[in-house]
Amino acid sequence: MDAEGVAASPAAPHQPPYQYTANQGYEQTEQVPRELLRQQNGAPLADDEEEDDYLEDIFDDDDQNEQDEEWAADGDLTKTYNRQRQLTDGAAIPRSNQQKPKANTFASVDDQVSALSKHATKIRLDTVKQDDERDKDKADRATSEQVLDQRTRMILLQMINRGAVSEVHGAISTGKEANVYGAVSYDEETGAATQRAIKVYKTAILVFKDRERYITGEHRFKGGFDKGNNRKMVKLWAEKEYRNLRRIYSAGIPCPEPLALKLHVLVMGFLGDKKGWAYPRLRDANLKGDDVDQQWQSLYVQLLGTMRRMYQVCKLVHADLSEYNILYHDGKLYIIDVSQSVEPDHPRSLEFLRMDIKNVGDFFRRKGVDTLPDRAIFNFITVPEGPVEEPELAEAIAKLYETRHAATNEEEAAAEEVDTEVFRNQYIPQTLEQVYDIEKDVKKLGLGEGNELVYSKLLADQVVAPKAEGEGEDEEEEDSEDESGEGASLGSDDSDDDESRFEKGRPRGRKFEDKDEKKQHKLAVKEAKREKRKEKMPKHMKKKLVSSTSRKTKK
Ligand SMILES: Nc1ncnc2c1ncn2[C@@H]1O[C@H](COP(=O)(O)OP(=O)(O)OP(=O)(O)O)[C@@H](O)[C@H]1O
Ligand SMILES: [Mg+2]
Repeated sequence: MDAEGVAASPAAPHQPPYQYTANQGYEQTEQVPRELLRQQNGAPLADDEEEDDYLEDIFDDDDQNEQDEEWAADGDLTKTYNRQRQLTDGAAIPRSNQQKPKANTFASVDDQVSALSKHATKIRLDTVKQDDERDKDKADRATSEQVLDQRTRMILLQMINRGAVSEVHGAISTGKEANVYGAVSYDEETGAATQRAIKVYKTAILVFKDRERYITGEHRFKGGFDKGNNRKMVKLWAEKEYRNLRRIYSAGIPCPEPLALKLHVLVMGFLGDKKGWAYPRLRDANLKGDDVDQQWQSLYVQLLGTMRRMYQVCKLVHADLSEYNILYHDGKLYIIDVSQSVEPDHPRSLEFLRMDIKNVGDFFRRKGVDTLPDRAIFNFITVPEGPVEEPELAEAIAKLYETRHAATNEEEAAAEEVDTEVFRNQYIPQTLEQVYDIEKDVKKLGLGEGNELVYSKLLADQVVAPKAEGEGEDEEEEDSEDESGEGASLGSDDSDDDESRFEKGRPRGRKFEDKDEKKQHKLAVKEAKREKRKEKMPKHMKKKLVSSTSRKTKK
């Protein structure tokens, strides 16, 4: 159905069943459509099970290959999203029965439901695997919260039917966004049991409220995020986690193997022992031996290597990396929980990376590790040149330790702390448009102060010696460059040295002005530049800066 059709339907002038109040979030208003009520409470209403598509999409054609192809296509999530958008655009609240199922669909759903019922006993959520060290409350919560809604139950039955898993057991973890269940898969011939983990995203409306920042700017979610439809929304999160896991797994980074995906349910490899006990989170890792300090140190180095590998090879920033989303076993760190991970071209990826670096540093410092400054790690992760494999990664980090400006006295240690603080608050330009004063930055490069630029290691080449004055360029060339599009928009029209360029916000520049204004402005700037040229920048450096940052804008 097209958007117009939806708008013209009697369902169109529907009032949202939620009202937003500052500091209180969304509150439910009186009339909530039943299908939404049901999603909210998890359990379906008993009397209208056959009424709409509550179960129908579970039986949609969901060939995994088809799904994979969809992922492989450039549009990936965008495609999925747009399709969904077409169905829901124009209606204030997407109604789950917009698309009336064809008459025989009911029969087929019924048939399939009854066919699956033979597996019902294989979902046994009574067994709760919870590590003793984890808090007891959580284990109790696991028992009470693991009641599955009917849709999820159906999906699990379907997965059993298809052999993705043989049995589903108790919750390993219950959280606000997702529950993770243990499962077992028996080999048909040998009967050997393999543990699996199943992550089930929750469809409650409030939980995903703060997730938008990961979506805005993510090209895989182009067009945003349909907050009106929880089911579709969590489906996208599960898909994103599945997809990110695939990338990370195929890069050889320790993480759960992604195995199957259906709507909001993700089956993955189990990180734990044969008895079904999950590996502890890094936070709860209990290192043993008389070289515990050394072990923490090398885990730290291992994790920095993984972060670089994730950035350079998988093109991902975890964006929620901490001791809670890393599992530990036998000297190895396993990365989990990657649904919110973003690609480097996400407008806030570097900010998320900086946050990840801070979390990791804070944790290891608490463990007594001599950590590297955030800025050094940021550069280590983002610089394109350099190793992406072990043991070279660890060697590169060892070099960072050797060459780092050793904080030998208190004063230097304090200076390093200040620098870290500055770095944490520094504005990070993500694209060419966001580099407000390129000439000033180029000048810094020329003076050997390039390392002060937060993005210095994202440049194509690192610090380049400035050419002798006037070498290899002339004024004409520089003028003509001003006429051209991209270079021009970054010209020195903002030559004032104030701190405002570090403020977040809309980039300033000529592209926001109208044509006449622009011409006038250009003349004035040219005049001013004539003066400024007395301290001319070496052009090759300017070019380098432009090309390296623009690599990130055009992709
Ligand atoms: N593949 C796995 N093998 C073993 N345990 C796992 C696996 N995946 C997740 N877990 C366990 O489940 C917990 C929660 O998983 P995860 O971090 O992916 O969920 P989450 O999105 O953080 O959920 P929430 O935020 O709702 O708590 C982990 O801390 C870990 O203990
Ligand atoms: Mg987590």
